[in-house]
Amino acid sequence: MTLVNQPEHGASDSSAAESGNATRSAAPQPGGNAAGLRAYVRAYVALSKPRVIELLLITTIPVMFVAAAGVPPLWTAVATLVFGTMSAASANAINCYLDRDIDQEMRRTRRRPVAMDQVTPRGAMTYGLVLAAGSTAGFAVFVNWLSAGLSLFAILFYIFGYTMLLKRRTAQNVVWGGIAGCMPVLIGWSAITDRLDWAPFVLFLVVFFWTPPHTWALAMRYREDYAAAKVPMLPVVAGERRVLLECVLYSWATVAVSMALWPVAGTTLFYPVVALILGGMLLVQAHRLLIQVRAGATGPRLRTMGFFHLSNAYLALLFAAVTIDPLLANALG
Ligand code: HEM
Ligand SMILES: CC(C)=CCC/C(C)=C/CC/C(C)=C/COP(=O)(O)OP(=O)(O)O
Repeated sequence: MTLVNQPEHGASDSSAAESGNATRSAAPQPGGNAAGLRAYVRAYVALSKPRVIELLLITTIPVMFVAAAGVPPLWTAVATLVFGTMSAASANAINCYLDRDIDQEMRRTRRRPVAMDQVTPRGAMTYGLVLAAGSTAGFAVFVNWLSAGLSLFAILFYIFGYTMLLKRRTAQNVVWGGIAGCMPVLIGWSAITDRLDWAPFVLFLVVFFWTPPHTWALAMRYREDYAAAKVPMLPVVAGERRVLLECVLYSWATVAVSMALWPVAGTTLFYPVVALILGGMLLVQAHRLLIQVRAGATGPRLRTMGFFHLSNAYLALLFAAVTIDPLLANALG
């Protein structure tokens, strides 16, 4: 069974391959020379979309601290991160298999391992299925059945709900497809407590409302690509004013829900103060873009990629505050 095609050029860098800057890799069949093996591994790392997994894990770790009201049990935390990484990598690999046709049509994705023939479709699917089975079994055996079920649901929802059903059919694709990306929060909580409570659902809703502005800011930058690939992202089917107005509304919802964690989880004042500051920065930038577009700015003059990166930083720092708060509470007694 061929998993990797004989390539023509030098080894690719995993982050470059993921970001679309790679050249064809020199990945021979497994068991080839060391350089070829390295390129082979890099191709599969790129297939996993590691930069995306980073922030998915960053939203998983804090809820384990809140659930444990301090430092979570090390073994459970490590097992959750390992199997959570496998779970997200599985979803991303199968997404690359299913999207290999449109990935070839978009500048941003056309040099992804499957789109570039570095990894065969069968290799990507096999990799994804093995990781899906391994992560589900790993959660079940080493953590608990609830986290195993939630992890499997996240994979299945992202593959069937978002990638196969919603992505190519509706401009609401990322609104509802985003549910998959909210699941790491519930997985982290259930890994520690073996149950679900209101606190993780508050953070689930933070990620839910955060996702549309995150993806639409990027989609505004790559609007022509999505149009060429016939993916009806909102910036393809609606004007910039409508998109940025929705980004502002979803950002307000994100900030409002983020404040609910304070009473629901009984945090210290540290968390709401940080959430308010971060939320203010996110809203100022969202409103600034809306004001610019209403003043006639359009296309590259709109710094939507700046908002995209700010949205990632917002989520990472907000969840860092979620992690620190219970440690502060314990330290302050
Ligand atoms: C349906 C939901 C989502 C969609 C459609 C989406 C869309 C995207 C897209 C298209 C990219 C660019 C990928 C690339 O070019 O390699 C991206 C990057 C990224 N996404 Fe999302 N995303 C979603 C949810 C999430 C969630 C829930 C998180 C984390 C909690 C997240 C974190 C990231 C990160 C960290 C990156 C990489 C940013 C970078 O390269 O600097 N995404 N997202
Ligand atoms: C725990 C677990 C299984 C989580 C699954 C959720 C998950 C992998 C979310 C990733 C979100 C994401 C990058 C979506 C982009 O898909 P896309 O196809 O629109 O992006 P693309 O155009 O860059 O391929």
